[in-house]
Amino acid sequence: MFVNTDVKELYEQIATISPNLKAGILAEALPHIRRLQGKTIVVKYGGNAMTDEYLQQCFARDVVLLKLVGLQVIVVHGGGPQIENALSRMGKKGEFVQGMRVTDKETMVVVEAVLGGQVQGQIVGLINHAGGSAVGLSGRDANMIRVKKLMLQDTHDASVQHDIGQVGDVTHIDPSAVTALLKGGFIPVVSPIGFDEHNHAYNINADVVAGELARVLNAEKLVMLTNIKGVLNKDGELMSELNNAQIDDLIADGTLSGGMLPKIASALDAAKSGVNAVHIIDGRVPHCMLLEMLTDTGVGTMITQ
Ligand SMILES: Nc1ncnc2c1ncn2[C@@H]1O[C@H](COP(=O)(O)OP(=O)(O)O)[C@@H](O)[C@H]1O
Ligand SMILES: CC(=O)N[C@@H](CCC(=O)OP(=O)(O)O)C(=O)O
Repeated sequence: MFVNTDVKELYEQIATISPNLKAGILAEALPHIRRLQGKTIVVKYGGNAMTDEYLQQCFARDVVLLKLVGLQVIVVHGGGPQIENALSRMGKKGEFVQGMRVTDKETMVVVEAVLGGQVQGQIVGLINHAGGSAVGLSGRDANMIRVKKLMLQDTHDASVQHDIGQVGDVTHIDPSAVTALLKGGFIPVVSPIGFDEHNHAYNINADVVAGELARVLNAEKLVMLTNIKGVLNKDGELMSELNNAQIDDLIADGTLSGGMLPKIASALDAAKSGVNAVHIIDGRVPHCMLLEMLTDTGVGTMITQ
């Protein structure tokens, strides 16, 4: 499998493939396109997967291609490392509990500016430059994502709860803005920001928003792009498939930690609520989404209930 350092090599190799072989590879996509045409696909684009400029362009081209062959693509983006950079310029360092950022008032201002401004704008621009028609929105738009303040239950002692500030626990998603955009032929790009009954903004983990959106939209697929091959076991080996019981074991023995915790929990919730296929894939692989959706090659980890 190629990672970003091998992009040049990848294209050198493509240039040497015979035209017949290229046509054969394209033809392999037909049954996948037929199966997925018209279906709703939620793509979680993790902040760690968007740090390389060339890979960003591959991502944007994949999104546009999938849209053009008839898939209803929605992008939910993260931006953890980008928020971290902005905080460090202010002399602040992020703190996380169970993969969730502790978000004080000052941090929330940064989160809203980085996610809803910088990162969303960049992704919308990339997709549109690649020939798509993307529209950015956050949970505030059309009252899409309602939250209450999240209180995190301690992993060892259920009676202890952690207050991690302005982090939202999703209570309701109204997908009508997203579905209206899809009907109009647009590609919605969603920032993970919600608001509560007092109109206060909250930071939400992007994996959680992607999972919830996939659930309410009855999506066919949820694909999460990250910066690792997939879920790894204790020996560092890729687990190509994972179910509920295995996930419980991996959490209990500490194999899953940090950002993988909300990712797995959201992936499992989505699988349990009827999303047919939930995949965690390596966003460092050029055109990983085409590989996952339009070829016979299985990549990353598939989560089943
Ligand atoms: N068992 C595991 N398998 C794979 N990754 C893991 C595991 N446990 C923890 N992680 C960490 O989770 C990270 C992915 O989550 P995160 O940093 O939040 O990425 P993203 O920005 O894509 O949401 C990986 O880079 C890895 O460091
Ligand atoms: C509450 C919480 O943790 N929010 C995340 C939102 C961004 C995110 O999820 O970004 P990635 O997908 O790149 O990790 C944060 O502040 O980092």
